[in-house]
Amino acid sequence: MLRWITAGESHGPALAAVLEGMPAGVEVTTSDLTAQLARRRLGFGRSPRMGFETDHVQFLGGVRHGRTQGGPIAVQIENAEWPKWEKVMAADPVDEAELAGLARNEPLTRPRPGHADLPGMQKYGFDEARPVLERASARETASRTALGTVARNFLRQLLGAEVLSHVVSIGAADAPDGPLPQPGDLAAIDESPVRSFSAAGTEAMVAEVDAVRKAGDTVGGVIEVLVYGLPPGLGSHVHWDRRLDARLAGALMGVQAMKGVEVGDGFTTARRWGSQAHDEIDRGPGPSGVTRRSNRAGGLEGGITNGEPLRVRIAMKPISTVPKALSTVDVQTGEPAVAIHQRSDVCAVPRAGVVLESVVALVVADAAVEKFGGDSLAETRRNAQAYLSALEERW
Ligand SMILES: Cc1cc2nc3c(=O)[nH]c(=O)nc-3n(C[C@H](O)[C@H](O)[C@H](O)COP(=O)(O)O)c2cc1C
Ligand SMILES: C=C(O[C@@H]1CC(C(=O)O)=C[C@@H](OP(=O)(O)O)[C@H]1O)C(=O)O
Repeated sequence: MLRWITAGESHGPALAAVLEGMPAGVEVTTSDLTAQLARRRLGFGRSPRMGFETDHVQFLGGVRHGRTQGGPIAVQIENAEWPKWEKVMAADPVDEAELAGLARNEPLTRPRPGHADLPGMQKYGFDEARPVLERASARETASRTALGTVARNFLRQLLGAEVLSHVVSIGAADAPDGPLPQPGDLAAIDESPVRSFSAAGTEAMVAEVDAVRKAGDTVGGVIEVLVYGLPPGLGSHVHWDRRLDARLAGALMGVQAMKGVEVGDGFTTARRWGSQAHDEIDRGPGPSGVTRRSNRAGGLEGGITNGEPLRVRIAMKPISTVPKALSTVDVQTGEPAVAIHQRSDVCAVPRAGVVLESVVALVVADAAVEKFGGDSLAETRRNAQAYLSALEERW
């Protein structure tokens, strides 16, 4: 079983994250993590922080000379702005006089509709939103991106599997329907300012973000994550919490601002008749000697991978720090007020795709460890190969 846990505040000294259960022998380097973290900073509509944040990352344990050791993998990602926040975010008590007059320490009493500010204050008994937003912030997704890189390398080295994503819509701007991107297309997707695989989609989405920015507003969108190269048999139909579709949906909804997850054709399938909804089976190439005439199911049947590409779509809501003032109540005075505004993304859909890839990599890697077992990559690979050979022989 793989487990992952993250800690740290958006403006604290650093983020910390631990991945437990990864077999030994997986090749991974600091520069692999750095590269994924750099992808997460890109994208039209990103926040000013992404322009200067360096995401300086370091392994604190679990990796030696470029290979996992079988123990928990711990990473730390520094906050480039820590000196500016040192007093406001100090772990130990700070003299009140030192805090007085610091603009960054102004109490945030005008909660933003859509952010965690108000329910977080109510639940934890805070008078202002700082302690809530520090942890609710999607800064945390840098941690999951770093850990997801280890999972991504594991899947590639075990199965030759590749995880990628592309943006299919931002606000009302859709990429026109077209062929699915393949693993080799990821570099081209990353070059699009909105991480769209389609030139027409890129143009429309850039225009949408521009219009939104000029209007002092924010916007969300839809991202599709794909995994190529998975064998049939990851996940299970036998119990609700072993279904891979359920595990993916839970983990993806666990990413800040994600409000819907669709497996395969999802909601469109609900409008189709059965004969048009399912993927007919044929003899043909494939790990078990069968193939599908379509992939509307998104590579999952009964919560189990079926050998077709895994395909999930995720809906991200608009950023809740809206420059155009939204109405709220000042919790200090009880009076109507406008919500706090601070530097923020206008549209984080393109860079969220990198986070979602990482989360999918973690969940699928967990299912692969569960299916094949093994304490070292070599052992896990032997087990996977034996399973695949048995599938071939049977069919
Ligand atoms: C990559 C990414 C970047 C984000 N950037 C911002 C941001 O700059 N400002 C903001 O208010 N919310 C941003 N969010 C969304 C908030 O973190 C999120 O809405 C908040 O934690 C409340 O959680 P909920 O939307 O899931 O209810 C971002 C989310 C992601 C995934
Ligand atoms: C810091 C990141 O994203 C942040 C997510 C975020 C939020 O409210 O979720 C608010 C902003 O934080 P800050 O106020 O520090 O600029 C974004 O920049 C990041 O992705 O690394």
